[in-house]
Amino acid sequence: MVSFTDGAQWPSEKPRLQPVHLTLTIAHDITKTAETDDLSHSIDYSSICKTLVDVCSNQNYLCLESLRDHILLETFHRHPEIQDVTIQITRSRALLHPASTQLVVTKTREDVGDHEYLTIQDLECRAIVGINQCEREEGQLVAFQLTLQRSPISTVPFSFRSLAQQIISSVSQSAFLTLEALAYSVAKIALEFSAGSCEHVTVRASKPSALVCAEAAEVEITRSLKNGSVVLRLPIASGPSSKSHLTSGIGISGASGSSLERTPNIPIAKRTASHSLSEAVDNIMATSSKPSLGPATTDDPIQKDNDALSTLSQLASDLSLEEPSDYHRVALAIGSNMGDRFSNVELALRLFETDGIHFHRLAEDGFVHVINTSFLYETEPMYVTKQPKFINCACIVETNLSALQLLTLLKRVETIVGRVTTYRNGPRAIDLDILTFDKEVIDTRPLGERTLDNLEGHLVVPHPRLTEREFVLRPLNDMVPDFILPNTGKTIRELFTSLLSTQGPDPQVTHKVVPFPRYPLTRNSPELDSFLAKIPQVTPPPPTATYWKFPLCPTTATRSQRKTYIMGTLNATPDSFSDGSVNNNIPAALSYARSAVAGGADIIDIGGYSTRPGAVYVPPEEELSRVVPIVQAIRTLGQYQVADQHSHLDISVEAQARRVLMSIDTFRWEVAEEAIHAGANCINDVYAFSGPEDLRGESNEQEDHFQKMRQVARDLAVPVILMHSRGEASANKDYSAYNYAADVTGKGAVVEGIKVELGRKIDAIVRGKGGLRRWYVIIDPGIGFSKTVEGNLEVLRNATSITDDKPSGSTAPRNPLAGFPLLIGASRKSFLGGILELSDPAGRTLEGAQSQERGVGPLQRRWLVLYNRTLL
Ligand SMILES: Nc1ncnc2c1ncn2[C@@H]1O[C@H](COP(=O)(O)OP(=O)(O)OP(=O)(O)O)[C@@H](O)[C@H]1O
Ligand SMILES: Nc1nc2c(c(=O)[nH]1)N=C(CO)CN2
Repeated sequence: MVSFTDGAQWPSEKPRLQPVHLTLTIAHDITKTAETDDLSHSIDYSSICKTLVDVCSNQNYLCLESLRDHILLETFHRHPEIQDVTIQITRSRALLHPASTQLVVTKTREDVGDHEYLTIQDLECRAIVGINQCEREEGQLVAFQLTLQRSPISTVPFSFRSLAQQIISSVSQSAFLTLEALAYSVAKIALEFSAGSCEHVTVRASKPSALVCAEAAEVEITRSLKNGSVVLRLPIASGPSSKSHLTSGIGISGASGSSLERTPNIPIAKRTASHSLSEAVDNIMATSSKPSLGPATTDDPIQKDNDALSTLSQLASDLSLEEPSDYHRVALAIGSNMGDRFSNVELALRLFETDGIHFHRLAEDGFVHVINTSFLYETEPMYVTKQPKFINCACIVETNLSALQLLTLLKRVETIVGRVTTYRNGPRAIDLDILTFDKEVIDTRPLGERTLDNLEGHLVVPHPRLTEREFVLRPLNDMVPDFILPNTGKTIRELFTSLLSTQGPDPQVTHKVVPFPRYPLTRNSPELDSFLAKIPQVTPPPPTATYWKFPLCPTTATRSQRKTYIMGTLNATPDSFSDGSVNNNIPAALSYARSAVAGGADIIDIGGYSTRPGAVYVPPEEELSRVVPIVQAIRTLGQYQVADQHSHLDISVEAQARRVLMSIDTFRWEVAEEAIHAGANCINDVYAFSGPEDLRGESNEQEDHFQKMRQVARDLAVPVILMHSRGEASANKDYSAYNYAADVTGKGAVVEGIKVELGRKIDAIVRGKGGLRRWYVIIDPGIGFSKTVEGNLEVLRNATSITDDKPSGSTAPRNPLAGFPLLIGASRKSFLGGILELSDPAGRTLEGAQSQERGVGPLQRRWLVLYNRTLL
């Protein structure tokens, strides 16, 4: 016990006795004693012990430094045999928060000793550190061990207490994502605190609660005032206590006093300076017209840093990068809550997909290809809640741009689309964020300055707020649920599920949405038009007419939240099965349109080529001449009529009919294109872009047809209804062999068959370069097509499962139709005629079948149900 006058755990004026642990290590040649077994040649440790006890008990000490000096003085004075000694003085219970403070010095009789080590052990406090949601929300205990190297040895008391207080105050306000950054910031504080006397500090930071199967996650860094070299050591300690291992590495066990040098130093990153994004971009522009790819052969310090940091993260998270390739896979988040949100999203995608002018000076042969898209969501604003709702989605792109080049491109695109600076998290025409970049971890912020408030002008990947944002995780989960997010070890699905589980029971705030464009085209704003005229490769996206909203959880949504959109069918054919030859002239079609909207139709489907079994071939010109005039007539309905108060027409119905959505029921791209330019807003294709049978023999022809259909839909930015059928729709045959997993009763095979067969087509349509945005696809199981009566009923009874996601935890492959809105077209079809024993199609309604309880289950619990109902 030693009496100190600088207080114990609490500061005090009065001297207080407190426990001190002393270790003396004496370098001495023991050969003679060993050979002769004569103590006179060696050191009598009992007498040294007595010296130490005397020193400790004889007087009060101001601080560790004065105790050190007395011990050295008395040891050399009373024991002339000692030439070289290392003293370790540990004051346990010295301060309120750390377990102990410690001073270690090595001195010979002659010299004064050139440096000493000052250590604070097990300084504990709470902090937000880590990337998991609960770590960010709840914070956790973190522990530090700091060892400062003071040179030369000083008699000035080192204020361990003030340094500990500064660290606690800073750490408790920090919110780093990584332990590395936290340790680095603590090192900085310590060096600044002791400026002038200490040149090096080693900080070991640990999260004792972070891992289940290990005592702690730890990193250790050594930092000096001259450079910021970072040393990573045992990034994640598993198995036996890492603490004791590390402590023995640092504690004094030898006489040289250089034990710190013995810690394994693995230089990971050398930071020469911090760089802002603009510097980095200038750098790229000034030095390279080619993207920097592959390993760090470049002299670009940012690139080196990034490479080094990603190496760091690789070690820490045990993730290995895939084989190097000449392009990157990147997930991007897109959001918009100002102007025409849908058109903004589409324009942004088109701009960064277009090689050419805006790549100028960024990368000569740069490309960005969108290869997958999520669904589209309308979301409540997060952070700043008083602003318009957002439209959010995500996409996967392939690019040969580097991450910083891509960020620069995204910023340019944001400007072109019309983003202007508002306040933080405020409204914006477009927001484009890089979510992930291959499996890399990138952070261009200087170590020690890696807070969430310090993003401007930097790049942080994975996006630092990714895991807290439902509006980002949900769309990512649409595309890559099994991707393991770097640094977390968790899949997107797991992160998403865990975020949802912390958010309380209000799934109704977000909706899946399907936008419908407005045709015929009108002009954009003059500014946008004149800008886009300079980029001839970019076709401006159409303005939005309206959008449909679907609850995310149809099984829990209330009836009012679960709006069913109604489709009326208008067959402009002489031979359609339900209304052929009734509506194939303009006056009849207009009168149908009026009555359909008055009866609640949300969309009218117009077809000029019957899919009736045995229907005759219709040439394209004939099909065009049947549908286009009708589309035009509906779009201009009442436009040139003078409102006549004596007219029997209800003007509002007239105006409604003029604005009603129209889908064009065709498998031909020429017909789709012309009908849409005339005013239709949607394509309804019973062949799902694979064309009728006569195309199927020629594989090139079928491929060309597919490409053309997809391109027209994509360029015109229209929703498409894609139906399941087999073979020639008009032959409507092949009921055979749905050889898919059925249950023991033989049921389920038809639904499974639809998933597989239509799923294959949808995948080809949505994925890959040139793919249609996922949010434009509505799927139709094709009731009455290639299915038996029992098969049709099975589809109706199990319609929900057609678009179900696989249950979480299941290892089955994902349903390729998961999450798509669903169209059910059952009315007037012959299988209903069979059930209802009605030969007149007009009486064959789904409601009729349901009311007769003929095995048609209730259809309310859907993402979407569209009754293909004739409303007349
Ligand atoms: N992964 C990233 N993707 C996009 N920007 C990033 C990323 N990491 C850092 N940044 C930086 O963030 C800064 C702010 O970006 P932006 O203006 O898009 O912020 P915000 O929209 O207010 O918030 P957020 O990006 O979190 O949605 C940019 O200057 C950019 O340099
Ligand atoms: N729902 C939603 N909220 C936000 C969004 C966003 O895209 N969607 N973007 C923000 C800033 O980037 C702030 N808040």
